[in-house]
Amino acid sequence: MSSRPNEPKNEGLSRREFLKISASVGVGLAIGATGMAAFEKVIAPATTSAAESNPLDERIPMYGDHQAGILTPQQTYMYFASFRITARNKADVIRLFKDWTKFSDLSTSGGTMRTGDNPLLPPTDTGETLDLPASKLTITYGFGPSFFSQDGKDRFGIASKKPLYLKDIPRMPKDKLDPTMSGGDVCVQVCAEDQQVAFHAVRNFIRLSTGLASLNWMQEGFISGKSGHTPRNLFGFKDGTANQIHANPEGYDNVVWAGSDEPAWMKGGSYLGYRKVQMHLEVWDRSSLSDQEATFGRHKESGAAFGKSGEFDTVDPSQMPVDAHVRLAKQSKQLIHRRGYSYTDAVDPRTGNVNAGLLFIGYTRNPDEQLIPMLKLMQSQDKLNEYTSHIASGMFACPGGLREGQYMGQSLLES
Ligand SMILES: C=CC1=C(C)c2cc3[nH]c(cc4nc(cc5[nH]c(cc1n2)c(C)c5CCC(=O)O)C(CCC(=O)O)=C4C)c(C)c3C=C
Ligand SMILES: [Fe+2]
Repeated sequence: MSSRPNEPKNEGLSRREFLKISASVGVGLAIGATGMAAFEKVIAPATTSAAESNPLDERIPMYGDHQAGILTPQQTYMYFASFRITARNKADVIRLFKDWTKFSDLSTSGGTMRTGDNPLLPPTDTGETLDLPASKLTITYGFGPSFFSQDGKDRFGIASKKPLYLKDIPRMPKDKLDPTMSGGDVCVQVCAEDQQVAFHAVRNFIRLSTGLASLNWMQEGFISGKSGHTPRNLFGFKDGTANQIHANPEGYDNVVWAGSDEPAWMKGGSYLGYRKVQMHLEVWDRSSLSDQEATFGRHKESGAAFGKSGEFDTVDPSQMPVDAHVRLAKQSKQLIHRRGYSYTDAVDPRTGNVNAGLLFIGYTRNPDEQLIPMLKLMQSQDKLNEYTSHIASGMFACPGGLREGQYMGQSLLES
């Protein structure tokens, strides 16, 4: 199995190429049962000349052994959405996933649906990306435990295909979870270098789901930093450094990709563990630099582990306080492929504090071994708990990648 991330492409895209793409994915659906005109044609976005080459023109291929958006270097913006499937039968679920696939194929290629010729009908595409390039858009999806069975009922005849470790993350002692922002049947992680491109994708997923699924909740996140450098979280620390430990094909097989004992549709897939962690900025900002550094066991400016000088120097946990976040992660002897994003929400009118924090997203091959024991250890001992609260949670199984012509979820729904 190739474990290489889907590489970005940045060739210019002509209108003719778009029409070829639309033919290859069977674009041409007219009016869906929802009454929505869908994928008639596509319109190429404005392209730049080689002299004006722009990283926003880069496309991340949607097809491959693995879904894009897992090993893909993190884009600046993310939307993370959870859907409840309201369709009653498998045929309708398949229809939804086929529509989502066609849309994903077009939008990750930098195209849009035709806006529509009939002024008496709503335009087919919402239009806000008409002049925008692909912007490294990736759309990664996963299935929650309730997609397979709910209240003991095998909803779509796929309960026996549930992956080995898929279940809600068990409740942790310090959890303050909001059920309206947790879990769901299907999750979609949309990332792009342009926020409007990312939002356009989520918005059209919502639109295409009319009558078949409804949006449970949605979160938006961002990261910032020079390309190729580890971004800093809202506590000002480099966050994501340790991903480098497993950044090779063997590491990805050991840490990220599901094992061969899983149902066939999980080949090349992974488990996505999600935690919305509020970071109490006002408490943190009053703590000393040495307390802040002791919380992680790393230095703030350089990102180096205690006792070391470079960000990527090998960690020596014995140099860190026993309750340091990184020491506890090391104590669990597990690795997780993290792809977190910062978030900022509304101001709490009672305190005047901003609700801000981290949308923790961690990919693992076996959350029972990797994520859950680490979470338990951290919840009981982590100094970081003085400054954070876990307020939402979710676990989803992300299938392997698609071949051209396949639709999202096909290997599960037709196996
Ligand atoms: C159980 C999983 C984890 C949660 C939840 C989590 C929350 C969380 N983390 C930070 C900031 C940092 N985390 C760092 C390292 C790190 N964190 C986890 C796991 C969870 N973090 C792991 C597995 C690791 C790597 C440990 C290692 O092997 O070295 C770091 C250090 C730099 C880095 O490697 O990224 C920071 C900083 C916050 C702020 C947070 C919740 C708000
Ligand atoms: Fe962490």
